[in-house]
Amino acid sequence: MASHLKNLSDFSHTTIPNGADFKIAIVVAEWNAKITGALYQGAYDTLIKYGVDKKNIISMAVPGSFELTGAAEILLAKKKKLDAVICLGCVIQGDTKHFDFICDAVANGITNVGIKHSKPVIFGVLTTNDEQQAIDRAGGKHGNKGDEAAITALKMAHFSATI
Ligand SMILES: Nc1c(NC[C@H](O)[C@H](O)[C@H](O)CO)[nH]c(=O)[nH]c1=O
Ligand SMILES: CC(=O)[C@@H](O)COP(=O)(O)O
Repeated sequence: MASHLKNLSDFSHTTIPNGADFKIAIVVAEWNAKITGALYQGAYDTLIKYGVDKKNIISMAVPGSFELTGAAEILLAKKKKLDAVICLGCVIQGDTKHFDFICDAVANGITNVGIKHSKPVIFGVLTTNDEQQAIDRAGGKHGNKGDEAAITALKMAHFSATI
């Protein structure tokens, strides 16, 4: 379902696992910081809302979305107790094909890191045509993809812990 047909922050229709036992990292890209800061706040607040202790939330910043993959790999390689890694970024189409390369690299990279470590690595990266679309999905009229990423992390951490 397209984001404009749903609210990225509305989870009233689903059961959210309690996060009291989970340790979760949030990696946030600094490019488009106004947007990614809103994504981060949404993700952080959502984890707290559903019981994750603030001492069990590890927050890290990287220069851009392209670096999210490497940060997830480093975190999972060095911190064995992580239950999930949330990757947050905002890639906005510019005048060149750079957008395509970053989006493909991050999507594929994050997927591969999660598979390598058998850990949930959540793709909380906005890939938009313009800044307004990003604003709309970072606490605007379509909700906050940071909220969605945090809920996904809780559900996947629960999935991983119960199978
Ligand atoms: N244009 C955007 C970037 N570009 C920077 C790259 O992510 C990367 O940091 C650089 O290529 C050095 O490796 N990053 C975003 O997150 N969003 C953009 O719109
Ligand atoms: C996604 C990007 O890297 C992009 O914002 C950079 O802009 P440009 O393609 O005009 O160099």
